[in-house]
Amino acid sequence: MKLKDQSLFREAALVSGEWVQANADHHIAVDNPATGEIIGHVPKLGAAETRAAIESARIAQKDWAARTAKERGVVLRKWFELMMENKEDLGKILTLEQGKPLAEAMGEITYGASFIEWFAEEGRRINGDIIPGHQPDKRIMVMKQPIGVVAAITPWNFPNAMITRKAGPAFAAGCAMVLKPASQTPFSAIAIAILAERAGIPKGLFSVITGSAREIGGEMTANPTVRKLTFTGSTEVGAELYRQSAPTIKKLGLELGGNAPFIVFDDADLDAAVEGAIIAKFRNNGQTCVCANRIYVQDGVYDAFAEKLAGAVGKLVTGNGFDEGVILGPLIDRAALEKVEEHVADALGKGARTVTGGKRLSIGNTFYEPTVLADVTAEMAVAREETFGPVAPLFKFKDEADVIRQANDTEFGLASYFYAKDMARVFRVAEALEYGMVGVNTGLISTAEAPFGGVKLSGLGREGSSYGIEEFLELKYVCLGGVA
Ligand SMILES: NC(=O)C1=CN([C@@H]2O[C@H](COP(=O)(O)OP(=O)(O)OC[C@H]3O[C@@H](n4cnc5c(N)ncnc54)[C@H](OP(=O)(O)O)[C@@H]3O)[C@@H](O)[C@H]2O)C=CC1
Ligand SMILES: O=C(O)[C@H](O)CS(=O)(=O)O
Repeated sequence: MKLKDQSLFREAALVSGEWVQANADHHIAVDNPATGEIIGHVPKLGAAETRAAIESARIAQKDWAARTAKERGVVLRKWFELMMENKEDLGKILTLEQGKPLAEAMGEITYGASFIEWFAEEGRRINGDIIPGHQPDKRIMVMKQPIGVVAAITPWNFPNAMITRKAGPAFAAGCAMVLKPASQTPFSAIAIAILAERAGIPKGLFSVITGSAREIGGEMTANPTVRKLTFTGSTEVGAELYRQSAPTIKKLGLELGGNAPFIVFDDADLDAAVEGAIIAKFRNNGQTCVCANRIYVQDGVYDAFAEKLAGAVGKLVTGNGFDEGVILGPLIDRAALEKVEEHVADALGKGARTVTGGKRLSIGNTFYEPTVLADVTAEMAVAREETFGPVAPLFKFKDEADVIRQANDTEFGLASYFYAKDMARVFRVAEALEYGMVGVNTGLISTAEAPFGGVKLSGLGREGSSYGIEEFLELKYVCLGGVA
């Protein structure tokens, strides 16, 4: 792959400020999901390297926290600028290892960099409180201090933005970070670590450890120096990390699975709803935790919406992310494709019908047609499990009470969406949906300015917005006596 700056593609991990190269007998191969070809190798590291990185982070964090918020902000701003200057190279690396079309990958770089831009400034707004004393000579102070060493574990579906959404607030707050990126997409993490060094992030403050998830995660969760673990990925792994972190009582940030409802009421603007459904369902080829996993359409507009949606879906071109005009790339691997096939077969076997798509594509081992299924019911797997692929299942509903019941009938609670015009209905439905996030007349809600996160099995805490930096701070109450 041709880059303007070839040094951004590095087959090495960053441990305690030193680059550890991959070697032939102890490495992990990384492939291009579109072609299956091996694009490079990263070192297969484990507990020992993680322990060393945590110790270096502990040391480096003291000086970093002693800098002013503005001094930290200047370094973060430089990091943001370097990401944007190298957007094309970072996008190419991302498409090569994750598969999303280059334009979408470059969009992720801009989205990811926006968290560094946002938190470069937020560090200067970490204010405390002075509270009137409870006795004449007492004064009560509340100060906020960085939590210290943070461990982060991130997924393959947004190999840039899921890292910066954690690193931005962590570094702005004065913390250090030891990161384990997904083994399928490590090169995006390595590239932004190279830029972090160039921006002036001090040695040892930021490590990127590639290798055995269980070993690295085991050290991160057991090591008492790690005071916060922030994880984005599946609910199953999130729950395991929660269990592993209990003995050392760490602060946790968990951004987990979803099962988003997308509701179209009969007073919706159908063309706008179709546009929103395309974004909410097919962004990243359906491989996002906030994707519309269930599409509920009111009886009166069901057939019209299904026809419009199928028409729009039929125009989506699937292929290699580097090819001109491609809108949907491959799924991340063969297992992901097989899960999509299982969900479609289960639905069809239980009475659903295919409106468009419904088959794997012969252009490679991980490509599936963008698909719309109709007559879908709650008994089907797509109603209860996250498909994580390009399948839009259409459910019918009678009225508001019916669809609220159906939409809330899941143990997940991350994102939800609905299209309606009546303002009273907008308030009633937004308040009734049991989710951390609600998109009203829009299918795209993710932005650095807003608090991203879920409830129930979708996780703990929020990322982004002014709320996002609180996750990396500890409150300290100081009681001043003798102030006579
Ligand atoms: N709420 C959100 O914002 C998001 C949620 N998700 C959810 O994650 C799932 C898909 O993403 P996926 O990456 O497959 O999720 P996984 O949970 O399998 O992996 C996420 C990360 O966790 C690591 N990991 C896996 N097992 C362990 C372990 N035992 N100890 C420590 N680390 C571990 C993985 O490492 P390795 O790669 O080496 O296996 C990877 O870095 C979906 O359910 C999706 O909804 C995904 C993205 C965002
Ligand atoms: O990993 C994900 O799915 C992201 O959290 C979704 S988003 O923030 O890029 O919308």
